[in-house]
Amino acid sequence: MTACLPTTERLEQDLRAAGHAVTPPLLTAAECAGLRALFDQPDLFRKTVDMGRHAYGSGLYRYFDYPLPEPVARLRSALYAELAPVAGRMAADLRRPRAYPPDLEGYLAECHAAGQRRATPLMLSYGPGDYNRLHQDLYGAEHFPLQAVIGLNKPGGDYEGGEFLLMENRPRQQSIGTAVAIPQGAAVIFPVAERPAPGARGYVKAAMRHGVSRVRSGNRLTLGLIFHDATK
Ligand SMILES: O=C(O)CCC(=O)C(=O)O
Ligand SMILES: [Fe+2]
Repeated sequence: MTACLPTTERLEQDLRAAGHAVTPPLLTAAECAGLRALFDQPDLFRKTVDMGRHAYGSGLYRYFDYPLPEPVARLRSALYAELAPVAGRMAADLRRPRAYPPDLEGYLAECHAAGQRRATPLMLSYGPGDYNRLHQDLYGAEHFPLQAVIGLNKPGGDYEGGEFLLMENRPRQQSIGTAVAIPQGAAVIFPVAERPAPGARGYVKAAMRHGVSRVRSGNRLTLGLIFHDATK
């Protein structure tokens, strides 16, 4: 893994200013190919969802089962450690102070105590015409406020379209949309459900949803890293 996480300060600045941050590539093209190959190993997954059958969109996604494959576990732990202090400051800005444990193990112990024990990291696969409707990844009462999606293909090379979408709703305002072509091997970091958006008098609570625009051609695979575990 090309270990070049951006500094926490840079990540936090981007999250605060734009509502999301894009990291430098965390994986080489060869590491992305290795991860893409996991999608075809059914034994690694606890559940496969056909998005079309649930009106979630079009395409397939699969939740990993514990124990997670080594690179997935490593990325999830490394990103969690980077994001935990940022999540704590976001919670304070939303006037719901909370200290998140400094490492993922400690946070998962809190999820387990809340009855959330199932793995949530997932892989998503989109072909021509596929898309993912705007949604939030909440899997129980307990949720870590930030999540990550890593692009495993090259936008504009392996596929066209398929932008990562973020929709933000501030109180009494029309929605703001952002589209991101995720560079191969890079992660987009974004709020799971809400964020403190700068307002005239301090912060306001903005509701956030994310999805993926239609893939016009080619194939797009992503690795989704959600830090809380799920009830089911
Ligand atoms: O494929 C994407 O870019 C979005 C994936 C997603 O919704 C998620 O990981 O939660
Ligand atoms: Fe999602």
